[in-house]
Amino acid sequence: MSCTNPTTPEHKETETPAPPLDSLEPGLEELLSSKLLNASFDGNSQLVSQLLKQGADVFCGDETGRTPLHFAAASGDIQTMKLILDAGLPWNVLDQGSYTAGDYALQTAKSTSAYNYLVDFGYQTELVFKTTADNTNNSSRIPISNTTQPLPTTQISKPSQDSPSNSIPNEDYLNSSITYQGDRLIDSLNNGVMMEWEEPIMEHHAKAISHKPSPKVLNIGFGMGIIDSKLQNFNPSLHVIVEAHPDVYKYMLDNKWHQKPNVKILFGRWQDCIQQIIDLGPFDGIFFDTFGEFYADLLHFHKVIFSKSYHILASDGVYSFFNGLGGDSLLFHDVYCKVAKYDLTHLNVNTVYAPITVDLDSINEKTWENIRRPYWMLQQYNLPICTWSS
Ligand SMILES: C[S@@+](CC[C@H](N)C(=O)[O-])C[C@H]1O[C@@H](n2cnc3c(N)ncnc32)[C@H](O)[C@@H]1O
Repeated sequence: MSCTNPTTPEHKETETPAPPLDSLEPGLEELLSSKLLNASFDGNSQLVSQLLKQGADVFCGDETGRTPLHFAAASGDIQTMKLILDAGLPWNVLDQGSYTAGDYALQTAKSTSAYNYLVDFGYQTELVFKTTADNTNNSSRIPISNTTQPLPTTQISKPSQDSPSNSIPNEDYLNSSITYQGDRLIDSLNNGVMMEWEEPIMEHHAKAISHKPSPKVLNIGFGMGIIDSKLQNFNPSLHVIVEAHPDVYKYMLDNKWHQKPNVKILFGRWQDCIQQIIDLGPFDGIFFDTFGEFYADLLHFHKVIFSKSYHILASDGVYSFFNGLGGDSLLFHDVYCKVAKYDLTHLNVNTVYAPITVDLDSINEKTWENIRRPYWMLQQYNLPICTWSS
């Protein structure tokens, strides 16, 4: 079988179709690369193994940035994928259309097992990576909030928009101006801080944490106040809102949130309000949805609220967080859902992801008009429901 173009995943469009591989420049290295890409697309693990031994560069790619892993995933052959991954090509490599190998496994090979293999490989790799980072005292730089997605460890074809240098450090965001514009709250760089399409998701989150009558609830991050309005419908006996941005705080006061029943606003970063949170707790329900923070911050928050000595979440309490982890790539999202669950398990927390179907019409092109980049493109939202393990 000759290596023409594997079908591009259908849900995105590539601007230029990939040129055929035989247009590569002649020369030994190019020849080996071309053979490797072809053998990968054929799912010919024997030949792939041979070529790698002969010195074929596993980091090679075609003109559209498709690597041997993309081609192997398009073949659906797990053994071929394994050889390529073991040779050092990262699981999260993107082509120029920002497709992962997972996209090719699902859309071209239509192979769930090949896709799941990638998810498991990515998960194992991230755990090792995290352990190494923890041991060397580096905090994890996986972004968690709306503008961002997981950080690819290697980028072959184009620079990632998600590299830490392009992500928003929380402090910079908190010092910049934001604007309420109808159905959206945007920052000074036109990132969507919060958008109305999330309303149904927020409704589910509010319901999940308001699991008993007149609950005591804590919400971190007010944004457009969507979840807080939903929480008010459950007649909370105490409704604490932590918000750090001065413009959002002003908006809250302008809209008389401080006068709503049983609402208490803590103005400041949640990191600086921990003692007040402890004093007001324990809470029956807690929700977390900030902006410009990283997975390390989310994990920090989890360590605080699930600390037995702080007793912030009641023993029968329910915690949830906005699960935007890798929200524009199914593979990244699935891997980071597993990583988050793993970390929560180690804090003695049981996590279930409730699947919520996102109305794709609500996240069409128009939704993202004038927004720097879409931060959610998936049909299934995995709503975390976290409770203490017995
Ligand atoms: C995505 S919005 C929250 C949207 C909200 N869930 C809603 O339903 O409208 C994130 C909010 O978190 C706030 N925020 C960001 N960093 C914070 C921090 N460290 N502590 C408290 N609030 C923070 C932002 O200013 C913003 O208002």
